[in-house]
Amino acid sequence: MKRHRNGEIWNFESQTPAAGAGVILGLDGGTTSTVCVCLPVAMPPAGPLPNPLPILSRAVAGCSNHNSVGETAARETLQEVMAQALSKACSSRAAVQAVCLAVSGVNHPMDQQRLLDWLRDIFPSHVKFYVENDAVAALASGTMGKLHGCVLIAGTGTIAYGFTEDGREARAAGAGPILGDWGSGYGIAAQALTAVMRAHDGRGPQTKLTKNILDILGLSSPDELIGWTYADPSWARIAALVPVVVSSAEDGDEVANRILYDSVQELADSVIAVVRRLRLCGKDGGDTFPLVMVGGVLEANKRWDIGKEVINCISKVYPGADPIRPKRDLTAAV
Ligand SMILES: Nc1ncnc2c1ncn2[C@@H]1O[C@H](COP(=O)(O)OP(=O)(O)OP(=O)(O)O)[C@@H](O)[C@H]1O
Repeated sequence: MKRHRNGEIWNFESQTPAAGAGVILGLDGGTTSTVCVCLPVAMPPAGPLPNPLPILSRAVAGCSNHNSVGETAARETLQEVMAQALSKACSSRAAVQAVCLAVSGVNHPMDQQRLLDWLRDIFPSHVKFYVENDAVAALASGTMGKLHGCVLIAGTGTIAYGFTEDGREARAAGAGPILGDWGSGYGIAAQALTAVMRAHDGRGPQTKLTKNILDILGLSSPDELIGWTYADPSWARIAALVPVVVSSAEDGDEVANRILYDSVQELADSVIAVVRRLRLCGKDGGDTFPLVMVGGVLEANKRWDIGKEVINCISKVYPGADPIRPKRDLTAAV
């Protein structure tokens, strides 16, 4: 059955765009994975986004953070995932009207400009492009498109990003592990590995982290961790150890608990810094604002819920924080 909707012709039974119908590509690129969805151009012209979104197709690829894998590999991933999404939607590059790229690793106007230039090279000239840090898309996913409030991402990396109603923006953290992102998955895992080495040398207290981390990596001595880390120091590989830190803490290990509590404070401090700089809580600090919480590190576990602890910390300073945990991926249903 074909119907006219906002001037577009659609085959609603197959969800396939009719020949010549325009599409939009939306990408959410992280260090672990990159998701691309293909949407019809015929979206409501204003107001909140429809939920669920009328998605035509969804494709998943690996890391697209140029800081982790280099610019060439990151672009190959972006290109591959866009091609897959278009092919699944039975569409083509010629039908693309706009591309919204929200990727981690876009930290500077230069990063943005390089990606915009690249997109202009591979798409026709009429296509509209939006390139943002993935935090901007994460905020929008919790507020159904409205850029207002603060988002905290804690995955492999971490960043806090906020917008006021009148468009001012601020960020905190997100500078990478060497520059102090201790609340990130990488930061937590690196502290745990450090604690294991300190215990092994006699520089720090014994910890259950030693056995638990060695077991999960199939190693027999902390000395072998040296070769393991040098073999491939990629951030996501190190950060993947966070669940071991959580289970060790849940098992009563003091060292693991200390690492998690310190990380909670780090994450809360990032949000507090953004909210303070933007005065999101108004002059008297009492106004409410959306606080979108995204990322694997903020997932609830049996007894340890890093996200909940972070909210508790922030609420003590800003009781107006209104936590929103969007479904991990608004587009997962397709
Ligand atoms: N249940 C859990 N509790 C705590 N941490 C977890 C849990 N499950 C996964 N993680 C951690 O979450 C991180 C991955 O999260 P996510 O997939 O949101 O990040 P990413 O997209 O790779 O990173 P980024 O957003 O920084 O680019 C890993 O560090 C992983 O160890």
